Amino acid sequence: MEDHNESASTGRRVANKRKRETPASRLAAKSGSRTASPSAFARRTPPRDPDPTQDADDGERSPPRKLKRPGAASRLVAIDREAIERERRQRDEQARQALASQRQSSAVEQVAQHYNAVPERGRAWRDESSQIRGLRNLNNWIKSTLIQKFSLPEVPTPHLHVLDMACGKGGDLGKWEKAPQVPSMYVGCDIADVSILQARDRFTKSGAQQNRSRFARRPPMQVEFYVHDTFGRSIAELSIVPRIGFNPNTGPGPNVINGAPPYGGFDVVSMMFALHYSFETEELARGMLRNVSGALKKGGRFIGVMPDSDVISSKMKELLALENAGMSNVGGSHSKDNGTSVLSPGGDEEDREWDPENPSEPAANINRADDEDEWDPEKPSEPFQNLQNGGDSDDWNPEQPSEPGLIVITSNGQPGPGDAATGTSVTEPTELNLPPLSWGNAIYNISFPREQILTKRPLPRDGIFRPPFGWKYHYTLEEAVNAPEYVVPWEAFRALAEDYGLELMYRKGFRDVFLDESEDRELGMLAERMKVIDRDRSKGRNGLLVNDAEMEAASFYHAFCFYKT
Ligand SMILES: C[S@@+](CC[C@H](N)C(=O)[O-])C[C@H]1O[C@@H](n2cnc3c(N)ncnc32)[C@H](O)[C@@H]1O
Repeated sequence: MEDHNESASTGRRVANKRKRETPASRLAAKSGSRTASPSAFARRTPPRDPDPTQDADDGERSPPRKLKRPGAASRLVAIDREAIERERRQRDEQARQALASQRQSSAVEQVAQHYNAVPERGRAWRDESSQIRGLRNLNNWIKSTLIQKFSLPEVPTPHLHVLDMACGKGGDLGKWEKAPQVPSMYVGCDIADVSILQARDRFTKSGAQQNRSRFARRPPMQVEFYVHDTFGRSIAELSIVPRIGFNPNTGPGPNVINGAPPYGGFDVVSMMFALHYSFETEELARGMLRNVSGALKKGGRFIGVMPDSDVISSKMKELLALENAGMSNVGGSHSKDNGTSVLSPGGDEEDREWDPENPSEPAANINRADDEDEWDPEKPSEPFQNLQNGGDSDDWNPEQPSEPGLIVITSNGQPGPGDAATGTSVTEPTELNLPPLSWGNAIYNISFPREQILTKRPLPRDGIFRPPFGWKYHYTLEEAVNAPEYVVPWEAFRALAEDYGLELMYRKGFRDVFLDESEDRELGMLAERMKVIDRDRSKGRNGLLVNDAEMEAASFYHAFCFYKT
């Protein structure tokens, strides 16, 4: 931005110079008059570029140059200089863009590498040896529930087309084979190439395919897999997509149709446990939505599960408030032995016995009222500028450590009110020195760096993530995930999705999905088959086979369904 302004003013300087150079001004320059234009003219002359071979000190020691009356030669020098400056700015801009895309692609690669490295251990291991099998079963049942509830089109179609935009190792293939209408075409994409190979392998060997006799009366499901970055690149690049139908012009903008593909299109787009990777930047989030919306038929459904920003906001507010009240979580710890421990400021462990009979337990009543997100999806900001400048009013100003609630330390490292009396600036924000803000239990952990490295923003005390992109945290889940993720501020996401013709039909936290949907006869029986609930409901807590630590980890997520208008 600064460069740009500088550029504009440099241009103006040269133009003014030409216009004002009159005989009178030349005369005045000769006479050395202070009021006439020449001295003003001299002031307008751009400062000389420092000699790169001299350091600043040398420059200061040199005697000041005598200003000469500018002639044609110096005008040419000024023009040359402007051209050089323009080139320099172009080079800087190219370097900035290269750095930005490098950073973006390295983050994408990091995610791909992580998932590539997660071993495919097979069903037997998952059923018998996994430490989080209750959670795995619950997650799988919730994904099946979305497929069962939302994949059947309102207008019957002989050929159901499904696009999975982050299919991983193909864990949902079996769920689609049991959908109310088996897709005639399932297209699975993922950025992780090893995962795609494993998915292909899984499908080839799958019981679903081998035992097709079980589904003998059902038409076979055709499956295609692609290694593809479905946030950073258009899915129109995949050979199958234009054949099924795609609208590349969906989304906001003056000349843009907010519509479905001109022909065909997908009936369902699925994105399970993956959308949060797209909220690294606005560009990626919009790229993801362009793909979702461009692929969907009118009336098509966009289903998925992802971390719930309301859970993150309320936990962050709670922890920062406690910290502010003097209960620093420096030295906090959480036990790996106790399945229900929560890392809290001061290292206190809260026991969270979740009672399926009592959904009004505090953590179940997630505050969903943080709708004050002022980010406007109508005004797409320039990629990266938005992030790097941190929006406008949200910018953390290192010159103002007196922001309400910010802890300060004195120069001797002791907590104190600052040194206004002496007028010396000895205060520093200690927030940056604190360990990451984290919570979790024996099986999962969420950890927010104090200062968001990329965006230079402090963690929001009001729990509102604004602007909504680039809020990075580290997520670990025993046996499964250990990777950076990004907050998806719900209201901003919903507003952005609307811009792409996607209207919300369903949104529920995982606890509530379980409580509400397991009441349904079919889905309740499915929960039994998928070992979420024991057939014998008198066992344990109403037969629930998900322990407290697992239920707490699951509550970090919510499920959604949008339909394409
Ligand atoms: C937690 S896994 C979920 C996999 C699968 N949907 C499931 O539910 O088992 C997240 C997946 O998102 C994929 N992913 C992340 N960023 C992606 C991108 N830009 N394009 C495509 N896939 C991506 C990862 O490679 C990974 O397989």
